[in-house]
Amino acid sequence: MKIQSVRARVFEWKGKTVPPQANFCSNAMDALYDRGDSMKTFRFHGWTVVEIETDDGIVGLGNVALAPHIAKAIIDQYLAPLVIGQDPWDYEYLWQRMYRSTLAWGRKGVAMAAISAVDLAIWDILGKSVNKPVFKLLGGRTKERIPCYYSKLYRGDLKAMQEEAQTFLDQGFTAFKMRFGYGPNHGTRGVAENLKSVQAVREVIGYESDLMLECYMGWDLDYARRMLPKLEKFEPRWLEEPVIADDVDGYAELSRLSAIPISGGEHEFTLHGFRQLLDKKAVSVVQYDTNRVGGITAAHKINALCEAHAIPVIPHAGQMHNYHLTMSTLASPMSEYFPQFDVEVGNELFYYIFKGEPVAKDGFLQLDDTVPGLGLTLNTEYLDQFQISE
Ligand SMILES: O=C(O)[C@H](O)[C@H](O)[C@@H](O)CO
Ligand SMILES: [Mg+2]
Repeated sequence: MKIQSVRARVFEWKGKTVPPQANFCSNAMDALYDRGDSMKTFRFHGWTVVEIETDDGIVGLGNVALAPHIAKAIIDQYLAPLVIGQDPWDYEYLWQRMYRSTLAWGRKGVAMAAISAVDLAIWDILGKSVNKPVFKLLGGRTKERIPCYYSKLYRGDLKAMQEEAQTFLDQGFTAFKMRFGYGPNHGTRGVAENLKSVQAVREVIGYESDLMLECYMGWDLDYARRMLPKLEKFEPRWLEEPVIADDVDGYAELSRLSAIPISGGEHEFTLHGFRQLLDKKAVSVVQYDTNRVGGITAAHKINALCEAHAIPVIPHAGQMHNYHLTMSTLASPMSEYFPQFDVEVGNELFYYIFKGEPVAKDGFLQLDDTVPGLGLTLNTEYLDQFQISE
């Protein structure tokens, strides 16, 4: 079997979107005085879809959400020529070819995201060629069902957050991730607002449910040092991305400082990036995203590294490419899960582009042992609401 063609298209959502709200989610842009709509650069309303076809007609689907037009250019100009004519079963060699040939400017960020998309499509082909789901090629079914946590609860009106939490508590979720809206630039009022929102959600879900707290790189080491003691009474399962991804030493200090587990990884890339995080004991939960980190070839290695370090892997964002990694290792106890909503931040956009995503039931997800590959097809229902560029 040989790779015959690589097609990368950018799907840009032109349909209805939830309008931006102030203090929706603390983020790295909050540090700037002219931040404006600070979440703007963190809304993923475009997605690159990669279709790789083999000489015997198998088509593999990959995807990347970071900088979709740039990712497409990298795939078209640099990666496609490296894999066309090659055997997809040589996936490790092909990964090294893509990684090493772009090392001068790649290694992290959109280059690795582009490599991830090609790698996902390759693994989709592998599964389809032997009529097995990808998780069966990685270690098989390690769970009867995948526990998942409800992820949304962006900062807004507290009553609305409580109603949202109640709705999904009633649907059987026993773990919830919420977002802070405030950080170092919002002063003592922001601290009070942050604590009020955690209190409000805890009042609804109680203490028999897990609560995860998302900072999305919107705090800094000093602010996190001050917030951690105030958060301990809420018994969070983890505090996520309190500092920017490059502040690995900051992560490590916070991990030493507090009993609250510190999580991160959705903005880290390759096995090498995670080796550094784990060697420095920077995080207690690893959250790579398989469509960023280097694809399934890289994520599978990171799962093994995390198993060796006894650090749980709970990949970012849910989505099928991550569910296969969670299903295939005991090192990954659960998945993140965004239900399908109107398009807001963009994690939900995945449902509008692809079909095949499992819907959570009673806080669990299920994968089908009989569906080959990643289990995704293109969703044709919303095509008229996308501008698609070849
Ligand atoms: O952990 C997450 O789900 C991500 O950080 C979100 O995608 C981002 O939108 C911030 O909530
Ligand atoms: Mg996050």
